Amino acid sequence: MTRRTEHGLRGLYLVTPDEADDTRLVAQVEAALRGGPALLQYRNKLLPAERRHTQAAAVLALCRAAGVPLVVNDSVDLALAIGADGVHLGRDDGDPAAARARLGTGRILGVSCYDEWARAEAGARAGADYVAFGAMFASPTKPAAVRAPLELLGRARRELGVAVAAIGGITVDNAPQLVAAGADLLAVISDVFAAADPAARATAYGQAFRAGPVPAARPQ
Ligand SMILES: Cc1ncc(COP(=O)(O)OP(=O)(O)O)c(N)n1
Ligand SMILES: Cc1nc(C(=O)O)sc1CCOP(=O)(O)O
Ligand SMILES: [Mg+2]
Repeated sequence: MTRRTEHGLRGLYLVTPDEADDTRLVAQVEAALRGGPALLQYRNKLLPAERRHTQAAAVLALCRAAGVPLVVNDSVDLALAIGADGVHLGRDDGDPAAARARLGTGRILGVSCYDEWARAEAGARAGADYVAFGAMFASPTKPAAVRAPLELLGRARRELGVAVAAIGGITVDNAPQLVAAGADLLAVISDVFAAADPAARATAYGQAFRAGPVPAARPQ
């Protein structure tokens, strides 16, 4: 299997909260970007498409200024319309292979796998750059999310030629065990965006990656 490593997908993966106020969203993202994430996802499950377009374009400008790639949740159309760097798709968000065909090879494609190994294999085959497992812990954002076993992270790292993301209830305190188990990306909403100082909180995740094991050789 060809390994897709060109995006350097390792580190904190910030995911935006459901914020309806554009000014507040910009301030929150601007602050969190100062913490040096590897990647940022624009996600809003409440606003209509037109408002999401406006917010995503504003977040893209911030990401460009910070040199951080932007992934758009759920919608290839929106990602392409604003010129984002990629898209994240879950089970209700369309076919990953069709998304890859539309995105071309240069953009990032991420796929939700929940606690399902078969989804990760299929996602990697369809051309995903990363597969995401979760929820790893109880999530304040998605309290009803299925819980994924830690072991999936290591198995994906050993057997798939793509980056491995973990999501759901991640905090600075539990981050090191996820990195040790095999996560390349830690996708976080609440722990950073609900923090009193989002920049400091985001910065603190760097330690989990510095302390983690040197990435093992993976299949090419
Ligand atoms: C990195 C990452 N992993 C998982 C998800 C969840 O995607 P999905 O299951 O489609 O749920 P929604 O986010 O659309 O509510 C994600 N967004 N990002
Ligand atoms: C968007 C999302 N997807 C999940 C999954 O398990 O697939 S958990 C989740 C929410 C993550 O937010 P928080 O960092 O606040 O727990
Ligand atoms: Mg989705």
